[in-house]
Amino acid sequence: MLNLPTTFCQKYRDLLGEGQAEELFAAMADAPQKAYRINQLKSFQQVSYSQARPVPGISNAWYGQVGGRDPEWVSGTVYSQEPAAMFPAYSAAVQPGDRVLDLCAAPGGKSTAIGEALRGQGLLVANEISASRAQILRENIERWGIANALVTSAAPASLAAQFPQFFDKILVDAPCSGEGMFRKNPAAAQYWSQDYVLTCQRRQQEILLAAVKMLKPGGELIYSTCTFAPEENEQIVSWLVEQFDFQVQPLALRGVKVASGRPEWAQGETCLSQTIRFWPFDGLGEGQFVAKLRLPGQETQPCPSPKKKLAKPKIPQGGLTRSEQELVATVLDYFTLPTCLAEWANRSRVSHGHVFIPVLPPANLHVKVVNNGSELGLLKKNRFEPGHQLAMLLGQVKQERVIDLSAAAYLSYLHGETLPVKTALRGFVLVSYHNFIFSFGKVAGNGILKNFYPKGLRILKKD
Ligand SMILES: C[S@@+](CC[C@H](N)C(=O)[O-])C[C@H]1O[C@@H](n2cnc3c(N)ncnc32)[C@H](O)[C@@H]1O
Repeated sequence: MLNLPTTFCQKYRDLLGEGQAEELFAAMADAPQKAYRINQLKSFQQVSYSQARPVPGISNAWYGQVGGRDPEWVSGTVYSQEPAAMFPAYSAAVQPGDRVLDLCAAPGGKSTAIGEALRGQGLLVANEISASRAQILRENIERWGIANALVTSAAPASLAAQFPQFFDKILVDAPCSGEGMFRKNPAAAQYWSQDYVLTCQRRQQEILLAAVKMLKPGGELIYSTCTFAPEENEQIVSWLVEQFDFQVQPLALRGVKVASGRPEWAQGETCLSQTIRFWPFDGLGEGQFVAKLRLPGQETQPCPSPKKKLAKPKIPQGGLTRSEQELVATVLDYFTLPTCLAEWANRSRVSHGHVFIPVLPPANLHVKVVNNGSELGLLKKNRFEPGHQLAMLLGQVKQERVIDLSAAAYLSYLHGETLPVKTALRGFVLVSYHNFIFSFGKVAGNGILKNFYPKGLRILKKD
């Protein structure tokens, strides 16, 4: 049973009126809504979940529950996401070729949707200030098969120094007081206070000051929170409009029951009614606020393709030598390569043995980089060991060199065990369960499948 603080209840009685406030409290006591998205980068796969109830307004998303061990999840074919939380990335209307920043990105629900929409063209910078959460963000982006993301872990102000007026679109899915998530996480309600709401507001303004510096003239800012508090929603948008002349853009959501932002909860600007609010009593999902704002200035120019931008120097810095290329080819030549890996030999760089295809020139980056583009694997003495991101990228297309495991073998593999396998294949193979590719493995001469599922992702035996 959700135990809401008295001051919280009184605040929403004052704002919404007695009747609607009671509707809100009743809805907050209901079970949270669960949903999932299907990855269009891996769309040839058939998932096992029901597709009876689509999430309105979002293509490729359905209500339903996904398990953390399901091969659909482990292979990056589905992402479990609260339905209302799908709308900020959708509202960004990202096009292939855009340069997009997701400034507060972990665990990556919105970054995976943005990276998917880019279809390998343009750039996603996915940033997360917390180092540990940035690792989870990296894992999720990797699992989703996104080749053109730069994952960073920086404070927004440091990122702004690196990328002045750089992005066409910036999503700020701000840290907030989280009122809209109380029914998912009832314990959080106990820490609510009006002071905390105001602390969040100040932090949001700080983050947005940095975001504005990184937006190109004419660029778009998508601001979202999962709280009901006007101080963190309409009042923030009102401040952005006043400080920077932003124009609030209408959000056209077809077939979705959604409420408008409330001008009277800020300075009364009518444009605030073009922001949107998801209330749990409207039935779609949890609480969410979304605003889309355009910075004045020239329309954004289509960005130069990464290829043009990353003009190739005559002697590429950190490029692969002929013999290194040959070592990498001893693995890659056995697989069908998706478009994102085309011309890998010319585009790859090597740093401390790590072979990767950068999405931005590494030498120019002066922030903490967690992953730059696509990591292919590790050069060791006279051999190349393919990395997990490569397996996730190869999973975008049908592969022949795959070992499909039984249910028991799949679990053992997730635990990190080696397995005996009946196959004529030798050397590096992709490993799947129910045909969902989720790892590399290596078959030794004695028919033992060595485990290449990353240690950090393995499931402990007692779980
Ligand atoms: C609402 S969550 C982001 C959820 C994410 N967009 C998603 O869809 O998976 C907000 C994130 O902001 C981060 N954060 C906290 N304080 C911050 C700050 N001062 N500057 C930037 N990010 C911050 C948190 O660590 C958290 O990961």
